[in-house]
Amino acid sequence: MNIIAFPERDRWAELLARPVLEAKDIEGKVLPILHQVRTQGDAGIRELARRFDKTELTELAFSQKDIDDAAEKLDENLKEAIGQAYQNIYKFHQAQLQPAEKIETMPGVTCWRRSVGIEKVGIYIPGGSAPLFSTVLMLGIPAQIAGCKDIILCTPSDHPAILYAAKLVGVTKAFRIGGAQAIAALAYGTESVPKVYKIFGPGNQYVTTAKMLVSKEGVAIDMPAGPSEVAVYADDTAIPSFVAADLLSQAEHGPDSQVLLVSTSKKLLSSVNLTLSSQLDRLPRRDLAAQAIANSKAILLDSQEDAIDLLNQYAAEHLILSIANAETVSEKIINAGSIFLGNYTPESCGDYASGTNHTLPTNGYARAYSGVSVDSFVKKITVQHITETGIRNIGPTVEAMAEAESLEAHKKAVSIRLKSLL
Ligand SMILES: NC(=O)c1ccc[n+]([C@@H]2O[C@H](COP(=O)([O-])OP(=O)(O)OC[C@H]3O[C@@H](n4cnc5c(N)ncnc54)[C@H](O)[C@@H]3O)[C@@H](O)[C@H]2O)c1
Ligand SMILES: N[C@H](CO)Cc1c[nH]c[nH+]1
Ligand SMILES: [Zn+2]
Repeated sequence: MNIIAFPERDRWAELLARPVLEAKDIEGKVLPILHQVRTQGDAGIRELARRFDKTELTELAFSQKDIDDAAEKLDENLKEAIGQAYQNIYKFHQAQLQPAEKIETMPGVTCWRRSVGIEKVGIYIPGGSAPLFSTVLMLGIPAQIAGCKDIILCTPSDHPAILYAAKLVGVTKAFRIGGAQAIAALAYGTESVPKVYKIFGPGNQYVTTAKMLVSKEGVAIDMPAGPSEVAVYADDTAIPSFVAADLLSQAEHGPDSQVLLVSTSKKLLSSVNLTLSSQLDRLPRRDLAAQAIANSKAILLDSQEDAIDLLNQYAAEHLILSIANAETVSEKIINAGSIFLGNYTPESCGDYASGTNHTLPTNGYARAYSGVSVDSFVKKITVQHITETGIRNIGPTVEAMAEAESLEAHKKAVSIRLKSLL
């Protein structure tokens, strides 16, 4: 990795820019795909699958038999691992459910919020360069806990682990559709694919751009979750071979992934660089990881304060703190999707099985967005009940405010009740 030593603060923004593979007119490429699905439905999807996935789709939907037979195609060890991941993710997400608490704001005036699962949700499972069946758990489990009625899955992959996980999380219908055309199908609906109210899931630039575009047309989306990224902040207590392994774990997602290494120790950066090249050479996805590494940077800084400022400016999807006092330092991080503390907490554990969600905001969106959680799959409906005592208590306040806003009918809706109680 290219080591950049002590960059001036005014260079940070340029240094931290994410790589963009096909920035040139990505919207111009995605818009016709959305239009084709909207106007041609299933036939449009079939033509796009031929063009972009080199696949002839007779049936768009996986059959119940495809789903039921998936278990037989997986070895026991993998099914056990998926079962363990399911339990951990379920446990962590179930704890996010908050019971509705009734709050009496003044005597006789009670307000509360009720969580209701979004009825129809779409989950996109990436499958272009790797069948990410772990994403089925990350999206399906919170949807299941939230009580979503229809969970519609789209993926370009027919890997049995995707279908096996789909059954575990209670997916209602699964379709072999990938890319922007899958997002369009979920947003507009087709003869086969039901239209949903909210679309979830990570994906490549076509998928992420499609989500952003359909979100302007009345369908909600979780967040922009694009190419995976990790930042590692390491000091001399870190183990260079572990740090290199963590950087490569996200680099292997694809050439548009970015990994960033930050340290105040030149010795650490050089040691990581040494072990990185030898680990890289042994990876099956060497070419993909090598391209991501070429886009990535190792930054040498003067102080911990600079490191924290730079990491907060970068707002990494994943941030690994391989430093002394990692938990204390983590409290100063205000922008990150998910934080991993210490030498024995690789990001891979969060990607698969520790319990946290791996669908996280990339590209700096961690400044304003959180990762997926049960909350993402529910709406909160507020409810209130005012008694006769309550209206006597709150009525004059509302009358005064309505009158000051010149909204006589608002005032009257209260006055009429107050008079009835005289
Ligand atoms: N942020 C997160 O939480 C998170 C989680 C998991 C994965 N990811 C990211 O998801 C991404 C997965 O990408 P992927 O490509 O492997 O799978 P993908 O399923 O997102 O995309 C594959 C689809 O892209 C479409 N496509 C390919 N080339 C095209 C072209 N030239 N024009 C239009 N459409 C085209 C095809 O229809 C194909 O089915 C990776 O970048 C990975 O880093 C992110
Ligand atoms: N690192 C990805 C999230 O950015 C998630 C993932 C799935 N499989 C492996 N990794
Ligand atoms: Zn990953």
